[in-house]
Amino acid sequence: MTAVSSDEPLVRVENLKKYYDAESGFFSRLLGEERKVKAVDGISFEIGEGETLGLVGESGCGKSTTGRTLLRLEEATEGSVYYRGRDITNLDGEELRDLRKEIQIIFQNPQSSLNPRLTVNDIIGEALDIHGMAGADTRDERIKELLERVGLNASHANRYPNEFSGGQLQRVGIARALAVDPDFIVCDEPVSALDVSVQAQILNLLKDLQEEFGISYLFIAHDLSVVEHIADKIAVMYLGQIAEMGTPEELFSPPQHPYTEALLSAIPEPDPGWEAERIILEGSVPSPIDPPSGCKFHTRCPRVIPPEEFSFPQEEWRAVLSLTTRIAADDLDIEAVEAGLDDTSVENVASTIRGEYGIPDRLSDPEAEEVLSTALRSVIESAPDPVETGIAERFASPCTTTNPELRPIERGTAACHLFDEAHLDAPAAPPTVRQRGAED
Ligand SMILES: Nc1ncnc2c1ncn2[C@@H]1O[C@H](COP(=O)(O)OP(=O)(O)OP(=O)(O)O)[C@@H](O)[C@H]1O
Repeated sequence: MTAVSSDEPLVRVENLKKYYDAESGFFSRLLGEERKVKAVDGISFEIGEGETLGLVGESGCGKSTTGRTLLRLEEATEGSVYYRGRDITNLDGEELRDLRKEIQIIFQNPQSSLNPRLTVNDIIGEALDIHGMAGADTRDERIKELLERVGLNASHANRYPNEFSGGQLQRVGIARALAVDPDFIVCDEPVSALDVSVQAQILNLLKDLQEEFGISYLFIAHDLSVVEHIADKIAVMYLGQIAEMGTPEELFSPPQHPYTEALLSAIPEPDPGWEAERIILEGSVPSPIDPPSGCKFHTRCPRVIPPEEFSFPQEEWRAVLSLTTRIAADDLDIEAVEAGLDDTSVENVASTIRGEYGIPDRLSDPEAEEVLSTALRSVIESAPDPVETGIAERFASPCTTTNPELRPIERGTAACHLFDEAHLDAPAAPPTVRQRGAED
């Protein structure tokens, strides 16, 4: 193993992108359009020796793709991954094989990642053989040692995967990864499929192994509560980008980025006396094929910044923006609304739509009301033709127009316009959101 120079982290990822070809429909093929799934869209981070970076976010935000691209199981579309200071994105042949000895992966479902036809002896032995890590005389001894190190019995070597419980099988997966003496392991949701009591045991095992062997982890999880006790640093991902990154303390006490805040509020509080308000994010995660303009989180953000020109109470603005987005995308199905109504007058259709979005009959700002009602009227009267209402331009805010960069804030780093100088007085975190760390 080569030593890393003191100022170079073990792993350094720079502006990494991984785009997949999207399945294209007939019309896009006809028009020669190439649609891409932007699974990872320009992320950068570092992991030091013996350190754990937790990577969290909802399903589909690009966590596994990040892990797989780091391991070179996927080819990066753009950007670089430096391992011990060396760009590994273009390695091949012998060099790539050597790299695979240093970087390993543990999967969420050992049931599907371990060959059911091989005994544990063969599964771990295979890893040793590929990298020439043990001779015929030491092979069995090494396998026995590895099994015991991960808390299994040496006699388990002759069993098949279906003879183990989920937790035991994950231990086999860990033993296999450990067999080649790796310096870096990508743990891709290693405890998500396990019972809570078993989860803690596996997390403790991973921590112990890290202490003993100085291994670095990229620890992927969809649940913040899983990483908060194992990670030195946490990166919160949303739609292929990093929304916030910092130590658990920087991220949690109190939460800063509105997305982290929402994720954190979703963690069940063990103390029944604690009354934290759960932040429900509107709608589902948008498609990575056609992500929102500006900040990718703006379509669901509870603290999205209102346009300067108007005076909006936060809740009103959130509701108006959701409707604005639909109108601007020409995605409001007026016919469907009318089909459910006896009175299909413009006023009644408009009022029904406003009701569905939780928008009051009149906005507090008369000028904003004028913009909204004019746009709504125009959409309703000319439906189903696409209508250019100009509403998106009138209600533009930094969140809808500019993708924020991940940059240092008071604690850690965040990609959010709330931390721009001009918006520091925007609505703060609801006081009901707990300050993790302070009580823990
Ligand atoms: N081979 C592929 N071809 C096309 N799209 C893909 C491919 N692999 C992943 N994607 C898409 O890329 C996006 C990111 O997927 P990824 O599996 O990395 O997310 P994730 O955060 O790990 O989610 P999960 O927790 O559900 O695994 C998703 O929209 C997914 O559908």
